[in-house]
Amino acid sequence: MNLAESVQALYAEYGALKGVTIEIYKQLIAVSVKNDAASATVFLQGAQVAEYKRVGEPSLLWLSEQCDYQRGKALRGGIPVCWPWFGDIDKNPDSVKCQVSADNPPAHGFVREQMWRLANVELIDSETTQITLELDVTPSELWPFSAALRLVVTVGSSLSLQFEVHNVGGQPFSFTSALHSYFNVAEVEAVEVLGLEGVEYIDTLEGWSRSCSSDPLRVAAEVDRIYRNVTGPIQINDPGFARQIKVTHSHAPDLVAWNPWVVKSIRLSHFADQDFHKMLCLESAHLLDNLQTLAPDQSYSMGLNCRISVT
Ligand SMILES: O=P(O)(O)OC[C@H]1O[C@@H](O)[C@H](O)[C@@H](O)[C@@H]1O
Repeated sequence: MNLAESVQALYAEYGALKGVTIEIYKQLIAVSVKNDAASATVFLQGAQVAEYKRVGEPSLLWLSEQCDYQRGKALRGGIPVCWPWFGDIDKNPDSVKCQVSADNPPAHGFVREQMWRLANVELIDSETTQITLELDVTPSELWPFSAALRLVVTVGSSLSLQFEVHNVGGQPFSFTSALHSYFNVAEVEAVEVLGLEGVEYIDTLEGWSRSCSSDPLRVAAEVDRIYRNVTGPIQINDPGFARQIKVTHSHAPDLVAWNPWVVKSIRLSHFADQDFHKMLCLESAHLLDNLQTLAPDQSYSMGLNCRISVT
């Protein structure tokens, strides 16, 4: 099926639902939903949520204006799904690393670049729409196992994502994952993140050394940290947008905080030199010794919820 035929098939299935549109962005297909509380756009490639916006408010998520919407390339922004490893494969636990034999495997796994299937769109009520995407992972030179992945995105007065992994093969496998949220902020220098005070983190910019701070997280230089075993919700205070974003996680004990700042911004793909002022990644994850191992027929599910309050 070519792009136009795929869109036609999706329209035949979901086009009659109120507020649902299927759109083509260059080489990619996205489903957009709009209800009485919010609107959102999710790309089939990577099951990548690209936008969530409550009526009359700025976007929750940052999305690069330099996205080129090409097959096989994750969009810079929104919420990419990183699986079955996070970041550089070599920084993953041995039991995750030893499963991957390909030379130069992509950063953050391979499912953010694959075409997922739109499995369902459901209008739950006038303020809530649920979008379900699925991907069947089959053995390949990148990863020799079979898994069924599902991402359920609930668009309402808050945004929720539930990511499920089911081992449908005959062998156990291990993985790390992240829902790599790029938050849209008015001016990152003015933002503070509460909920990470006193939580030990690994500073990947300081030789992966361990550190801890009793202050809220503020960004005034490049930040690339893995906060370990975060127990409560976090809160992003954004005075420029006069709002707070409360992010709650389930089965995602680690939190990656990332802002590329000046120098890294220049070499990042699909990222303007000044974009670092407008975004802050706070990524819900299970990494390092929080990896998961699934025996045949076992499942794992992790999730996040983002709720905005306006001051
Ligand atoms: O450019 P990518 O592969 O999307 O990765 C972006 C960033 O993702 C973050 O999760 C990492 O902590 C950073 O080190 C990395 O630069």
